Amino acid sequence: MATPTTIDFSLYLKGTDQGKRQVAKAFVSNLKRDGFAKLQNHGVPPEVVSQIWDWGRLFFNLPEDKKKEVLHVPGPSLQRGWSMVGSEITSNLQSQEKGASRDEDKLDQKEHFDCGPHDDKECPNRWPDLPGFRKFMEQYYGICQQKALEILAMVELGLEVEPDLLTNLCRPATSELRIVHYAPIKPAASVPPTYKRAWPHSDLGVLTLLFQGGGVDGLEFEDRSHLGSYKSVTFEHPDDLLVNVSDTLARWTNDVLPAGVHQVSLPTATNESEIPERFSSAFFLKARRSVLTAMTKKLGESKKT
Ligand SMILES: O=C(O)CCC(=O)C(=O)O
Ligand SMILES: [Fe+2]
Repeated sequence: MATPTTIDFSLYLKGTDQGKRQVAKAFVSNLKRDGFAKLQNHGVPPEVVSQIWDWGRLFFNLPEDKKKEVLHVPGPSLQRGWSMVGSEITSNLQSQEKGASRDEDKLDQKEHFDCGPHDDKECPNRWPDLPGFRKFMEQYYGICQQKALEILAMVELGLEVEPDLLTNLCRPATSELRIVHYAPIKPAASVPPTYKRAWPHSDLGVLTLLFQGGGVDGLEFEDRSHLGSYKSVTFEHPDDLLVNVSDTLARWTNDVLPAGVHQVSLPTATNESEIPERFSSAFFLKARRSVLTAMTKKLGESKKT
């Protein structure tokens, strides 16, 4: 059985009021259990999904000095442009939460490109010299923002809170869009058994929408009934959309919806000579910058002591 559970989003989009409610309840109950659920028939056109990987390949294959022209320097400012391997130490997010010390050895093996809304004056985007890339990313960002709000509206229905309670906190858009690349590794045998492409973490933001490129798996989510153990994310269709609860939504709901902890291990189908490269695309739906990420009164009261 594919994990986490897959839900047909078209049944929600086209459903009667009762049909919508049923799908929303099922979606929310999966988020409550796993922090994750997958959506098929989500309405992001397949040609858009396949173009992500074409553009990702073009960008990450640029010579390093070209990528450095849009280098994001690690620090407190929002991520814009290219982050090289080792820039984001996700293991620190977990260790800080659990009160453990930083572990500088646990570097994520990913490079990524990040952008925010096209009109962000506070933190402007940085575009490489790659004709067509900006246009595609701005269009893709718009599609993801709209899709993420539709999904959040389904969460509102599944939680039985008033419509727009949460979606209104995410307007106007301040979300972040990322394409991730993990380089191939040769020889495969050189990799130590403890190696991870990305260390366990939950995401910042409200919800994360994730596509996986080219069928190269490795993404795993924490089994909440056996904390510390992980299950593979398996996709029935290459374009299925993985959704996870991120830190802000967990906080707003007082952990009724728990943030989905995940990591990226090596892919299962690894031959002796090479571990294939991996691409993914993550859209981090964010709350408007002026919104407090404390519990929302309606939701925080509803559960969990
Ligand atoms: O590559 C993946 O599938 C996951 C990426 C991820 O978790 C992140 O960038 O936050
Ligand atoms: Fe993540």
